[in-house]
Amino acid sequence: MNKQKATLLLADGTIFHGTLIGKPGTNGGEICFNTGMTGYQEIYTDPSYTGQIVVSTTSHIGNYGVIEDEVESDSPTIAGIVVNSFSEIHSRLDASGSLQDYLASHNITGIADIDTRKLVRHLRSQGAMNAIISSEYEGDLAGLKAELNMVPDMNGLELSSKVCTKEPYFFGDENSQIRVACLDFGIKKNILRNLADRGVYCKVFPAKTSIEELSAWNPSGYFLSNGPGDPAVMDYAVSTTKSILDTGLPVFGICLGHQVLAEACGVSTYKMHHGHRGLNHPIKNILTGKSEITSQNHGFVVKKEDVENNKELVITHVHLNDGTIAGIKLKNKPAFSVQYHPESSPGPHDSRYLFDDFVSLMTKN
Ligand SMILES: NC(=O)CC[C@H](N)C(=O)O
Repeated sequence: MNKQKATLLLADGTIFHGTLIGKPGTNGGEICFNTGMTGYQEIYTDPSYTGQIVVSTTSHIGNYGVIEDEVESDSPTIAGIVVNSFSEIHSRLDASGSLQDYLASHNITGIADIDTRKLVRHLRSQGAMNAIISSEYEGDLAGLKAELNMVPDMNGLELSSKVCTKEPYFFGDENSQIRVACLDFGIKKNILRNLADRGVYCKVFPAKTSIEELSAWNPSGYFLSNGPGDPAVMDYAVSTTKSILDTGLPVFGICLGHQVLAEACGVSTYKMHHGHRGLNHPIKNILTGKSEITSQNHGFVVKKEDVENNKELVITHVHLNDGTIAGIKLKNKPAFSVQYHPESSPGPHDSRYLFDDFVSLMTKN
């Protein structure tokens, strides 16, 4: 492994010096942190992190290598990674390779030997901001700053149409009676696995597919996927979702899909101070009174007052750390959504019942 130096520069001028990992180069994005202790490969391949530099608070990264199939998309689209201790060697019987080779072959630049505890405390107090990782600007701070200034702001950024599938594709058993049209805003594979495991045949459509094309497939229900970017600028998705709701068929939304469903009902979204990213976020299901430990990854959230004042919507789940809205459903339509990740991968399986709920809405229909 190379021992080249690398620099991490934050938009507020804070600098960290470390060691290059992955591919040599320069790359910027919004810096965010995930507190999960495991699952780095699933996190790095989650398309919702497109345009973001992911800091892991767990200190050992790379130690169990990578496995070809344990991915949430075909290729990582993250803007970089920041870790404390990067393992050059991996021990796991069925690993198909090292994380170093995986990152390098997918053009991901990262930085290791960073005091991630200090960095995360800084981000937690200062909030989300852009940053840049580089192995090329050693001693040229002005040059690096100029590169950082070119990184777009996550606020107002539309990314789903860039990461979604270009052509529709199928997932699951084609003989199944339950057919779900999935609107791909940056869908994680484990959502499709969870649907297929419950006997659902999925057709995954590009983010900008029209309602005519979606409904022509004659689905039993619609799924609105997770994905990167700012939901407030996804007018096309909000308008398609309004038409989807008009069909009266069951609808399930996860994360970005939840935000889009809320917007289709007139609720606005806003950017959080530093977001929720980790595997142990506590959620309360208001309808059952039970709590769930959940996997989360979001930087935007729906506005609480808008949901409370909305006559069409019921709050179904709340985040127990900060009281933000974590789930909603429509009063008069079989449509619901959650801000977190019932498919997890990585993370606990407490919320998998939501997929069962979606399937029973469709079988009832
Ligand atoms: N995982 C997601 O779907 C993320 C949704 C959205 N991009 C956010 O950050 O809030």
